[in-house]
Amino acid sequence: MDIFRVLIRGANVKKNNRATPADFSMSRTSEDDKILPGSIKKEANDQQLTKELDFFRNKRIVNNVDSKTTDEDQKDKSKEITTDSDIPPPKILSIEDATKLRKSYKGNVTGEDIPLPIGSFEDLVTRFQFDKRLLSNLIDSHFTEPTPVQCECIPMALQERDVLSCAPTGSGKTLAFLIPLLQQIITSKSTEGVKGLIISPTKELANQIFLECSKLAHKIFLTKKRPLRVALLSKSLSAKLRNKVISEQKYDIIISTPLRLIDIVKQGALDLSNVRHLIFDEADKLFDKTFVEQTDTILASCTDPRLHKSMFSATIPSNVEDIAHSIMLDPIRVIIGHKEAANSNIEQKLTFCGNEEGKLIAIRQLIQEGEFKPPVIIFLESITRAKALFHELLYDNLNVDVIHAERTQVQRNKIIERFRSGDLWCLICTDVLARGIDFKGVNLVINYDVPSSAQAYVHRIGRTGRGGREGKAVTFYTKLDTLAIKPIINVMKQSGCEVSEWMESFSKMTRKEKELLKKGKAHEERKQISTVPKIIRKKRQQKEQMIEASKRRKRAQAEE
Ligand SMILES: Nc1ncnc2c1ncn2[C@@H]1O[C@H](COP(=O)(O)OP(=O)(O)OP(=O)(O)O)[C@@H](O)[C@H]1O
Repeated sequence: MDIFRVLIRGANVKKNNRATPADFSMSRTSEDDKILPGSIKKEANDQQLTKELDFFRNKRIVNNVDSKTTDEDQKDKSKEITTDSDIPPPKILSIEDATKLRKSYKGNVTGEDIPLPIGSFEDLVTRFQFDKRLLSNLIDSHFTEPTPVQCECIPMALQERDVLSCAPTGSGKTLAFLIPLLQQIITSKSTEGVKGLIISPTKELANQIFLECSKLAHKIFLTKKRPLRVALLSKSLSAKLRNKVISEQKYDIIISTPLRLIDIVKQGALDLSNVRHLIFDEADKLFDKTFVEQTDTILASCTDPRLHKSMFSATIPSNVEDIAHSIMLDPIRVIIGHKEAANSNIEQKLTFCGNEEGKLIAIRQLIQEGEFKPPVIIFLESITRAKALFHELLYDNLNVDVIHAERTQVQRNKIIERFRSGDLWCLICTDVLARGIDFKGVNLVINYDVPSSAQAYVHRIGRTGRGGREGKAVTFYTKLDTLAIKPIINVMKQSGCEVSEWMESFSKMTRKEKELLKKGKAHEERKQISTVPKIIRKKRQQKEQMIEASKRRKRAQAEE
């Protein structure tokens, strides 16, 4: 057992008491836990949750014991907005009000002619003649109060301003761009053609945005017979557009990954010349070297001179800011909290594992000590390693599955569904799920392999601690990772974690080290994942191949 402790001995960091960017969320220090007994703890916690600190303003929903009352409240609120006289006056009326609000959530907003933020969703009705059906849909979905990024970005987009926005993971950026987009489509004079385009780097995220957007657009009609239509550019929709089975004129908003969109545009099956609102979610990813050419092509295809652009992410490095300024017109820059910091609802921990074997032992240790509380997500750096860990944990009888680029879309969707429903407890994945995906109750994120950059780290661990909840993130590292963990320690510092003296001095990087990291040369190749001797691994492999072959034979027989 001692060897376990030596191998997983780590730098357990606690949040300090300093006010941190996202401390407006429902955070609680572990010191409170140690001193206070259960009921007092909750009470103290509730009191601590002042309105300013309640990031999602959801205290009354989450803490309301009688959920029936909450539902009735929602219905009442929805009923309330049937007449104009029911709408209260705007909460934010002056620059002074705005400054006070911004201070409460550490918002830094720069640019020319910045609109006042909203203080509530009802403010939108008085200030922007906001559509009441849309407001009802929001309230029906239990979105009663805007989050900081929504307070700032919704009025900006409604005033047709280009926006560059950086706010913590899980802080509601999706609604910050969906709400104004839907309102603009409703009020736009043209009823034909794609007017809104949302680009996401992954299919899973595009699908999630589509579902959220469809929920908000529910039962909204642009004319008596014409509903507001939203589409996810899937493989089958692309085929239908190509074969003219469906007219492209049918849709108001399209959500897509870059390649699929470019493909269909190049074939002349989708015209983007009517697009007035172009949104890049996970903008820094879409403007990095893997996507930038595709993103450029999309920009060139949206030819309306009145095109209005928005970029959103939890991390916006300075090179992306430069690009943003070069393609946007008088953009407003909105930073909530500290740029590049992780969500402060997440307790972050580094665990030294010595070597590869030590990482497997560390996982088993987390299980033994009851720290491995499902739902858990484990990130690895490659498909091969994700598969290998999957097999290891499967043999440990863990309720686990794996998602990576080699799995089919149907398999990926099914696994995500099972994970969301609680049927699956532990999800192993590569960075394909690191960004944007909103699994509400994830308790623990494990970085089995140190992420390749500070940004990747922020997004990976951001799969927990979402929507005002708390979460934990553990990052395993070995002797190989001494360089790769330096940016991670810096993120921990930025996020308000207490960092020990050795970590502080260790995290300083020379210019050469920075260059190595930039080139993706943070460490040598890792050893294979397995504690099992080679001969047994081979036998397992043979057994798996035999089972696969038998399944294939049965399928073939069934088809005959
Ligand atoms: N105003 C609101 N009130 C309550 N919940 C909200 C509100 N806005 C968003 N949420 C919820 O918060 C969660 C996180 O939102 P979202 O996925 O938009 O985060 P994000 O900022 O885009 O995160 P990421 O950077 O990881 O993509 C979602 O479950 C969403 O439904």
